[in-house]
Amino acid sequence: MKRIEVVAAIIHKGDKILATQRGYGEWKDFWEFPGGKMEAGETPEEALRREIWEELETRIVVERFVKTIDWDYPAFHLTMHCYLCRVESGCLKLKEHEAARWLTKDDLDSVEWLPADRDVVKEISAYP
Ligand SMILES: Nc1nc2c([nH]c(=O)n2[C@@H]2O[C@H](COP(=O)(O)OP(=O)(O)OP(=O)(O)O)[C@@H](O)[C@H]2O)c(=O)[nH]1
Repeated sequence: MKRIEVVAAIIHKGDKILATQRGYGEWKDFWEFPGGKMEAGETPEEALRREIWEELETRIVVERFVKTIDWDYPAFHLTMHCYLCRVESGCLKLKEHEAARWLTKDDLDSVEWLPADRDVVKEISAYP
C-alpha cells in the first residue's frame, strides 16, 4: 500500500486550538490540523514551518512533539506526526482551506474531524 508521511500543527492560543476545514479533494469539508506531506531532507519542524507558511502565511514556533498517528485510509497508509505549536507572526490567511475555527476543549467535538485525527482530538480534550 502507498504510504505518506505528514506533519500536523496543533496550534494553540490561550485555551483554544486551531481547526481548519479542507477545501478540496476526497475529504473536502472535513476538519484537520493544518500541515501536509514532508519533503525529502526536511526535518518535521522544517516541514511544519513550510506548510504553515504555504497554507496560512503564518510563522509558527514548534513547541513540542505530541504524538504520531498511523491510519489506514482505503488508498494509502498515513503516518502523521503531530506537534504543539503557537503563532510567531502572521494572521492565518486561508490560502487553501475553506474555513478555520479556534475551538476550546469543550468545542472540539463540534466539527467533523478526519478519521485519522479523532484519537488525538480525544486526547487533547482530556488534557487538564
Ligand atoms: N494536514 C493534515 N492532513 C491530514 C490530517 N489528517 C489526515 O488524515 N490527513 C491526511 O493527510 C494527507 C495530508 O497531506 P496534504 O495536506 O499534503 O494532502 P493533499 O491531499 O492536500 O495533497 P497535495 O497537497 O499533494 O494535493 C491528506 O491525505 C489528508 O487527508 C490532518 O490533521 N492534517
